[in-house]
Amino acid sequence: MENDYKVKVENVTKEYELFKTQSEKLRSFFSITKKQVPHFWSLMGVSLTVKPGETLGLIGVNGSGKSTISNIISGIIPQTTGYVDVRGETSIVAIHAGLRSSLTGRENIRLKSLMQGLTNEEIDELMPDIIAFADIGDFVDQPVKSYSSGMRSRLGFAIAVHINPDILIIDEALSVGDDTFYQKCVDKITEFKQEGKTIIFVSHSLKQIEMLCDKVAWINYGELKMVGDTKEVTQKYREFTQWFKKLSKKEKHKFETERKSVQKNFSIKNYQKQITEQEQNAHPDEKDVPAKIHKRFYGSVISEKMSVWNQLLTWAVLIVVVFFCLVNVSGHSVEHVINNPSAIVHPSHTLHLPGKE
Ligand SMILES: Nc1ncnc2c1ncn2[C@@H]1O[C@H](COP(=O)(O)OP(=O)(O)OP(=O)(O)O)[C@@H](O)[C@H]1O
Repeated sequence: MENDYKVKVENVTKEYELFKTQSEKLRSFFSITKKQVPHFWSLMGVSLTVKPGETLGLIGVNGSGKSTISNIISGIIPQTTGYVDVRGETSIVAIHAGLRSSLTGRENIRLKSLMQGLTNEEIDELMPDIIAFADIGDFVDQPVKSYSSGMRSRLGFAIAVHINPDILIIDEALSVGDDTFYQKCVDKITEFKQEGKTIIFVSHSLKQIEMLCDKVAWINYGELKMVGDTKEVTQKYREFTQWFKKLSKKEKHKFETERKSVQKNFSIKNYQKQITEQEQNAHPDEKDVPAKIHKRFYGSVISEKMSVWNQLLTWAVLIVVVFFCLVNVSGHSVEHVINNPSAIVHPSHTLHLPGKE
């Protein structure tokens, strides 16, 4: 059934603006003119479906967009355009995500569990199991910033599996643990699979992917290259990496430069046109599947491209605030300043400076 899914990602794109400094970012925020900021498309229209109880593997070379898509599905970052439907609670285990460095392991357990909707009583009950699974000894009461990457991964994994999510997303988190912990994680993932949970598993280890995944998606430089049977996709991916390894340094450089240029020059307008054409040419049976591009603007706009209207509104609010500040300093009434604008620079009171009497 087309509607029987846990995760649906349709035509998803993600654009990053590559600001060099914080001030450049701030200037762009207030700029009304559309000054060209260097940008990069991490995802150029990816569509995926994960069915209930399925384990989907995500593979691809470094920087191809696997973490970007995992973070979008788990709600850590928003997509730039596209449709994402996630049916259930997600929990992500990633090496560099999800734990607060300044908090201790124990505090992180409480915080993440509360964020996932557990009550304090439920957390108290789960705490010993999570600590036992993480097996990080006295470090559980130390700030996470003092942890090794393996310890972070242990704690992250222990929290994620114990809060019982509907959808578990594991982004490369098994690669930094030792063998004992790795086996413990594999056992837990297998248990999750048997319980019919949905899993998204990101890894560079094709052995792990082949062992755990029912289906694999190969993300290639921001695009979905192939999705389907685990053996088939991993085989094609192996052939690609072997082919790539055989290239000379010059050929590799040329290949990567061309790929980067595609990701830099991707145009959402052209993509939309392409999708519309595909929709129009689709077989009548497939036409009920919407392939729209939904443009969204988000609360945290500082890192996202603002619409001109948003920017005009920001400027309007700023002007009103400055006006009221000046009126306040001038000591006149608002009505008086509106009727006599020049009064704003002529305070109603005299300043008495020391020594000037
Ligand atoms: N916050 C960001 N700002 C700018 N570019 C970013 C940001 N996050 C990711 N990128 C870029 O997006 C691209 C995809 O990154 P992503 O981490 O999703 O790749 P990946 O496939 O998970 O890579 P890896 O296998 O190395 O973990 C990369 O080129 C990366 O540099």
